[in-house]
Amino acid sequence: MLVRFTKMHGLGNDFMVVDLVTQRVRFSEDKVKKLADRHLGIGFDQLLLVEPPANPDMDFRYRIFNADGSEVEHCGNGARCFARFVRDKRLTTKDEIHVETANGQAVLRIRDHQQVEVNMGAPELQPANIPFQAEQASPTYEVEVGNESVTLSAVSMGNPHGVLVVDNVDSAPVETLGPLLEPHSRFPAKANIGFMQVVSPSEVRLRVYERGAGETMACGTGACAAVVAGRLRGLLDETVRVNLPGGVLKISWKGGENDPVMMTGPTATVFEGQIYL
Ligand SMILES: N[C@H](CCC[C@H](N)C(=O)O)C(=O)O
Repeated sequence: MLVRFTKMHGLGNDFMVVDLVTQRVRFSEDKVKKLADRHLGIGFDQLLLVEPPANPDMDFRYRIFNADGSEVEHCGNGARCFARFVRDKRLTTKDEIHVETANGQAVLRIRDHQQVEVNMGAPELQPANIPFQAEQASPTYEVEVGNESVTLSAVSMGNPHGVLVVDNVDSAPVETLGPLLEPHSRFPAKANIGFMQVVSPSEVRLRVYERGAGETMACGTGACAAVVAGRLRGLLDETVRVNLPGGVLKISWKGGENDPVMMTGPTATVFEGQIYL
């Protein structure tokens, strides 16, 4: 079957986006892995599927698969591209788009200059709901990894994140600690691991070793989790400029447990394609 797709990215975090409103295609875990391969397939960090909503109050269902084939709960950079995609494909004419995800909802607002603002919902800090193994919620936790103990924050933005504060992201042990912490037993569903350098209370630098994809050029939920972690530690203001290898996101969080994290950033469409599946 010939399937239409669009290749997009959010700050270099790249996606294959497929309209399953006007097309009907099944993606097995193995098929996702093959399509994600940057030599044998199309190549992407995540596959994003646009589906009709199960809940009639929503505009779309938003499904996300990592390059390793695993289906996950959220993708922030993907949410911005999702909004741009459904508008460009005339699947909606709305400027405010409500989507349901695997375990939550997000509100996507089209701004000008290809900028999209996403209400990412409130962060989840209760260990059992992240999930993270700990007796009680805390701004930081000590985790034994390899032959050392690291201090990290544990936050869910729908998907699990561990966030470490480092002196300099350029020399941070992303390649060594990322692969050890992503599958760590303290994170029963694995985790995305962020390495954050605090430049000032309103600016950070961030690298993320993503669950199921490895280090990416940007991670939207990772940027949200990093700002939440920094605020819990008393290091950051309400609105923060997050500098990722692929570019800049603006993240805001008032700090209340029910306050949503707001993310604003760019989207880009690279090419349209068709592939036999
Ligand atoms: N690797 C993530 C999903 C993609 C998140 C990231 N690309 C973003 O922009 O939030 C996970 O397994 O939870």
